[in-house]
Amino acid sequence: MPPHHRFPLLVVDIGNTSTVLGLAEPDQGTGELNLSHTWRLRSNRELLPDDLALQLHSLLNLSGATPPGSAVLSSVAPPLGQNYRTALRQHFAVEALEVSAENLPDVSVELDQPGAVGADRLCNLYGAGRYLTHHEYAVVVDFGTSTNFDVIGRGRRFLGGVLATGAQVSADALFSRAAKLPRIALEAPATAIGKNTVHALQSGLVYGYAEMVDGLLRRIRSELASPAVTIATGGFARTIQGICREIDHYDETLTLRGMVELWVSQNQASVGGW
Ligand SMILES: Nc1ncnc2c1ncn2[C@@H]1O[C@H](COP(=O)(O)OP(=O)(O)O)[C@@H](O)[C@H]1O
Ligand SMILES: CC(C)(COP(=O)(O)O)[C@@H](O)C(=O)NCCC(=O)O
Ligand SMILES: [K+]
Repeated sequence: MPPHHRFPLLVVDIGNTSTVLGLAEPDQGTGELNLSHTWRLRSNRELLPDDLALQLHSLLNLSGATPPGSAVLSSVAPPLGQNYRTALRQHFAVEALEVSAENLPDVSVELDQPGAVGADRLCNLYGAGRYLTHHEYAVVVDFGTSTNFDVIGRGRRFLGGVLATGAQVSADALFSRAAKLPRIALEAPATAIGKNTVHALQSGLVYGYAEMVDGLLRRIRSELASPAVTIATGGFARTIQGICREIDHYDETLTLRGMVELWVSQNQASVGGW
């Protein structure tokens, strides 16, 4: 297949709350693959392959984008991964690369059960690559339904991490158990000492959450042999990253760019050809 038929590259990160999609194309000058479009959809596990194909078709049309020539799929919300795979095959004639530990020979997953690691965490491993120039270790904090801490070692080593209850899930759990508490927006109040119910709740949920994140990052850092760089990503990261003291960078598209890097790493043989 002539190289140009493989672009654009579609990357699809299917989480438990959102499905984030990106389209990447080679830069005219450098040949580097850059994201030209990104979209965020609700992950709806009821959707069938034809539904997903329609959604994707509409998104591409709305944005005036070229249909994909290749694709990478990462899913932690079955059966959406399988259904996207079928949609891409049947409607776009694309055979997607599925992210899993066994599909990535260049990654060393240093866990008790390497196959059990979430695909999104492997994408973050690739996304962390560019932060590892001056550090041996990186910690990606991915604020999704769950808040994942992915500890990455230079040389594509997945060293382990932490899975913490997500901020929205914590908030929902509290509201469902406490009859008099109002539902609130997860925003930082002006001060930690709240003068009303809403601000007091926001303080607990947002500042409390930030302290949990900072505390875990300090613990993780203390267990590593040399300093680690830390990067925040995921839906809730925008709100919380500025409040956390232990977070060095905020990178909204780290997971998607990781998926692009992953695709490149699995297609090394043809690098330079596109
Ligand atoms: N665009 C957004 N801006 C701010 N918060 C968001 C946004 N999208 C999702 N969130 C919040 O982020 C969390 C879920 O993140 P998301 O990346 O959608 O999860 P997942 O990776 O599990 O699909 C929830 O707390 C949600 O309220
Ligand atoms: C921890 C997760 C639920 C996070 O999913 P998300 O919050 O992004 O929807 C997902 O990465 C997962 O199902 N992981 C499998 C267990 C593991 O990584 O150890
Ligand atoms: K995610």
